[in-house]
Amino acid sequence: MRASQQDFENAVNQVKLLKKDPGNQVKLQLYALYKQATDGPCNVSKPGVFDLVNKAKWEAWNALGSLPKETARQNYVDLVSSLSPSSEASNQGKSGADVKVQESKDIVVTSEDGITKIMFNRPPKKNAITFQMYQDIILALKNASTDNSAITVFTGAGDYYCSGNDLTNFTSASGGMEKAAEGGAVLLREFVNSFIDFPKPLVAVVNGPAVGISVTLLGLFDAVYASDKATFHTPFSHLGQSPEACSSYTFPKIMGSAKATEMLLFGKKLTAREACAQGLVTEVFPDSTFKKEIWTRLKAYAKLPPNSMRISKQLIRKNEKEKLHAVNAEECSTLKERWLSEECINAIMSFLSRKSKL
Ligand SMILES: CCCCCCCCCCC/C=C/C(=O)SCCNC(=O)CCNC(=O)[C@H](O)C(C)(C)COP(=O)(O)OP(=O)(O)OC[C@H]1O[C@@H](n2cnc3c(N)ncnc32)[C@H](O)[C@@H]1OP(=O)(O)O
Repeated sequence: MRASQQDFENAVNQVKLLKKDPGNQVKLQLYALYKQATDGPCNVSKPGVFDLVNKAKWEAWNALGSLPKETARQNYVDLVSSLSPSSEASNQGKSGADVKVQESKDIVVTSEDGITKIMFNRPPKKNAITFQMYQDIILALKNASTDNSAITVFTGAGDYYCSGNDLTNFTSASGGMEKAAEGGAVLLREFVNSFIDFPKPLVAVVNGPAVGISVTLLGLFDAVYASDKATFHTPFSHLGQSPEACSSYTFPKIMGSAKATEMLLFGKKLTAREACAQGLVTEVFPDSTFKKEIWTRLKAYAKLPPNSMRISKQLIRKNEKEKLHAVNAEECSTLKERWLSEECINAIMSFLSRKSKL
């Protein structure tokens, strides 16, 4: 039986009464179907790259193409009925079996054995982080914070952990440089906030070289395990930039200001063993046994009582949260200025024209 206009209106009201947040993907789908059912195919222009929320909504609506209004109405009603209290209850009981929990090309999210794994998956570009990947990671962390896993793990596919910010982000942003820098700072702040506020144990499995923001973020992780093939490099001065991800605060705290200066100002690259000696890395493993040893260990950790781990992490983080947010805000506003500087623009152009490499 086709859904009537009354069924549709009832479903719209039912959504407002849902007890449990259905998650961003479902909310986007509901938005898209609602717009398609009421206004027809997407007829507005695409929001700018930095207008994250409206861009995601536009993309969801636009993806429905020329789906007829009646079909959209029916699909909306079906989707809402699948979110009714009875199905909400049955979803809560789901175990964390091996499932892919987020569809996205360059960030793969899976959940297994109480561990949510977020993997940089762009080996041909050494896992450099694009605008889309920043957004996918924000979403992945939001989902992982409420899923039924005990710990969340970041790792990289291929030979690199991650080569940091994709330097073509500087040329792909739409609008003028100032607008792009403003948007970049907003995105970066939200991205780093999602690490500062992440409530469960956050672990990095550093399988290979790490560069830039993938290194600075480690100061916000609870444990960092590295292969002896990993290196840690923050070439900010070479790029005419400045530190981010709270590293201007966490690095001096972790390793003392003299060692932090060598990394953050002079761009000294550390081996895994050096990074371990300086407290940035928890433990180093021979590459030949790294994966086997680390996943066995993490599976055992994931069996520990999750609430206890969460509460302990929050006790450790609580006293610093405000400070970390303030540092993040200041670093982003400094970077916004740096991105417009001649030093930075020259360095990026030099990399992109293949005149320089780290
Ligand atoms: C105004 C706009 C604002 C933008 C806002 C952005 C939002 C937040 C920004 C947060 C701040 C973050 C800062 C950082 O992360 S700084 C660190 C940036 N990373 C780098 O500088 C690394 C650059 N890459 C290299 O030096 C080398 O590629 C590397 C040493 C990593 C590997 O060298 P190798 O010789 O082994 O391999 P290739 O160079 O041949 O690399 C293979 C291909 O991958 C591409 N690649 C690698 N890294 C990057 C990168 N970071 N960005 C873009 N592309 C990258 C490389 O170009 C090769 O591509 P091709 O095969 O097509 O040539």
